[in-house]
Amino acid sequence: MRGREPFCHQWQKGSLPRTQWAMVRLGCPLLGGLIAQPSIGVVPVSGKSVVEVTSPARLLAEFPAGDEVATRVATWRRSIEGVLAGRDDRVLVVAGPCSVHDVAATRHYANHLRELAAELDDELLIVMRAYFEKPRTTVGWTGLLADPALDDTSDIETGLRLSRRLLLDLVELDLPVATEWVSPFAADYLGDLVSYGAIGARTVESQVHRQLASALPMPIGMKNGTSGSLQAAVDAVITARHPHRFLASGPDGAVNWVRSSGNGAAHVILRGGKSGPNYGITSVRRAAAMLRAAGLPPAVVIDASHGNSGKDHTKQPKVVSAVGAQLASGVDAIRGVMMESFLVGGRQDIDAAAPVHGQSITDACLGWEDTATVLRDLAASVRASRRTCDSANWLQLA
Ligand SMILES: O=C[C@H](O)[C@H](O)COP(=O)(O)O
Ligand SMILES: C=C(OP(=O)(O)O)C(=O)O
Repeated sequence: MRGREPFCHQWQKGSLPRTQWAMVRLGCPLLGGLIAQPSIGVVPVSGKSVVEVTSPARLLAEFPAGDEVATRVATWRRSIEGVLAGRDDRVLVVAGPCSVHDVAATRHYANHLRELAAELDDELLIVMRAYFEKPRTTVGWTGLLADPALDDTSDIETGLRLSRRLLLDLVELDLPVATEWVSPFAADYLGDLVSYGAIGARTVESQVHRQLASALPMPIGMKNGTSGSLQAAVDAVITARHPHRFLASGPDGAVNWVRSSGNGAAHVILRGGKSGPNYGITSVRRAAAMLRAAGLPPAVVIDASHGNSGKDHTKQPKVVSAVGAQLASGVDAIRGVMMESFLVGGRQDIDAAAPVHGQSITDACLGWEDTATVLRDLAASVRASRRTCDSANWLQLA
């Protein structure tokens, strides 16, 4: 990564407080052991620098959401809830780049998606994936919000403004937006413009994220864990649907004691994992049975990327087509699909010498043409599922 300082460096005498230096030198088994990591050099036990950030209230005043925007977002949230609950027989589609790193390319993609969303509106409720924060397995670029210049300069003031401005543009373009909530503070800056949220596979067991979801005003999908554990997602849905009391920041940035009402539209997202994919009929039936046993609606969204495609973007069409086949055969538990898709298929490195416009710098994405084909085929499966449902009703009446 350009301009990145080495994460670990060898401490020199004089660069540590005197007591810590003495412990390193003497090999103190407790603190010295924590400080000294022979294979990667010596790192401090802890430490931080603090920079005050603009408050959510100030950012919202700078980029206000007018009544028209607020009404659109509220309507989309209700529509998504309707699809998840089965009141609307369309299928939810969350599609877009793995991460937003280039605002112009993201707008370009959004224009294409908007047209396709209008074309397939009878069958699919298409929501654009606009992820400003990236959870990492270990370390790596953490997204536009935290590091908009992609070079570890971490200009969060710019990141916040670019993220909010882009969200407003997408809503004004008439596209509902989905995002993953990674930092529990980000929702205060952006939440009013987001129609669908996800809690990722790496944070789904976190109490903080489950409580956050219980207070968020949009439907929240809980991913199964990276190991493939479905129980983690089911537990997260139970937790998020429940009211909680917890510490959280408020619009002015102060810490508040919050009482949440519970998120009645929390649901499970099957994303596969180390134990393999989980988009097939057996996995979907198993998930539906687990949800029923827990007293929850047997409804799931399937992520075609991540563990369900082994992060190989060329496998996403196969996953969506398998979902389409299940829908056409009358499987009722699948209410939505997620795809990682951008203008150009595949991925590139964050510091590519000749960056490709519209290609992901995080996970590989399906290119635009393939995305459009996959979604038109999915819409055809939704039409087929309606015919299956009609014939079943006739048979019952006969
Ligand atoms: O969707 C994105 C990635 O899968 C997620 O951020 C984890 O990425 P990493 O394993 O490369 O850190
Ligand atoms: C990180 C993501 O997914 P998961 O949590 O399933 O790995 C993502 O969708 O960007």
